[in-house]
Amino acid sequence: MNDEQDRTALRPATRVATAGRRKEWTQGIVNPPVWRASTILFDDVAHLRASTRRPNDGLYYGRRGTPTQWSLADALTEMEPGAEGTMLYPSGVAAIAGVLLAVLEPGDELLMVDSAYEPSRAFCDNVLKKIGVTTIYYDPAIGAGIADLCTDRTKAIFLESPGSLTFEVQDVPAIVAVAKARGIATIIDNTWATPLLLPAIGMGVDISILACTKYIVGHSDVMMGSATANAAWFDRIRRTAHSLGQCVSADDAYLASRGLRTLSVRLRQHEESALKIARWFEGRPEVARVLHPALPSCPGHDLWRRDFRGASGLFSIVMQGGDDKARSALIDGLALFGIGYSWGGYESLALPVDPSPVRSATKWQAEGPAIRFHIGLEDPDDLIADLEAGLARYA
Ligand SMILES: Cc1ncc(COP(=O)(O)O)c(CNNC(=O)CNC(=O)c2ccccc2[N+](=O)[O-])c1O
Repeated sequence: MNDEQDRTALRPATRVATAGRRKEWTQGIVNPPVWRASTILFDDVAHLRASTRRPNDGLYYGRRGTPTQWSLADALTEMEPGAEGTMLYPSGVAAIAGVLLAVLEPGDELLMVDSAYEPSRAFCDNVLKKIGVTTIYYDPAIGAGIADLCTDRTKAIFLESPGSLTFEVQDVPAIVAVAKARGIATIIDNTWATPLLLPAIGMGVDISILACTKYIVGHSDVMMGSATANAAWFDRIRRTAHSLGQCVSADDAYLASRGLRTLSVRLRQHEESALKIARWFEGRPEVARVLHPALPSCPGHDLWRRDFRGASGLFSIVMQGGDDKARSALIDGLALFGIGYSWGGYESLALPVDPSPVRSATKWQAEGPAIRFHIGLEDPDDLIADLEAGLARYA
């Protein structure tokens, strides 16, 4: 395989299958080996000193990685055309925290989307506040109107599109344009779409965060996060990650690389099955609303059609009346849906969610309780039969 070819013209599925497999790291085998290390031995003192002067170039110390981690980081960078580099973290929340600590300083203001993942909000309220960073939450539908919230202290705008529990799609290009005109950094949590469905850096976002725990790993057996940044921000992200001692094990990096290779085909199946089930829910009288970006009824659907290359397998429904007891009866009796946190693996999941306590800038009103579904790789007709029985229990 010719390492030298120009890879920028390759399509996303080809990049995902081939990226990060440099011969210097694989030595000719298909997958980079698992290089486990803490101590790295040098030939002599001169070699040690030369490596210490250039710790980002080659083997140095376990915390700085080995070809196993470098291969994964290289592949994740390639997934975001226009990106400079990627840092790896032990979880998605660690990646979010590491990026925010890299970008923000005391006295700064952060604009954080109100539909963000709850632990992202918790970091702002519990940690950033303590170091003198002010977080202002904004309506996910704000678009270019975010300009009215920007002040001379605004340092960064954090996006998550679609939102974690309620799936509003944001106008990423409009917010990026406002930010760039003011020298404000943009950060996106791109876990739901991955760069395959939303090429965030190519759209002008400065830093793209993934909870690799989800679709990148794809098998519910590794916790990992990543932050991919453009040339303006990567060095700062890398320096802060090193200062925080952030690293991942070679074994987890290997499993994440292994997951990455099938991401394209898995996402297509998640999209197809989830859309079939979301449309089925739309026809059910027990369901008031289906919050799936690919459905015209979902807030921001037109933006999804304009900016996204598809949809993944996570969406929510709002029940028509009923209560938590009825919701639990629906969920508890499901045979093919696990009940658990996380998502993005091959298995289907159902999670009772209550968005209202996790909002501050916008009011969440609903006709009844909400359930977030992750649609896995099972046959969608089996899943629908299971859900049909579940709806019959919703009394
Ligand atoms: C969009 C997004 N971004 C980052 C992360 C964190 O990834 P990590 O789990 O690897 O740290 C995630 C993790 N997702 N996990 C879940 O959605 C499951 N629920 C939770 O983790 C959870 C935990 C405590 C409180 C609230 C929630 N929640 O989902 O809202 C994410 O969905």
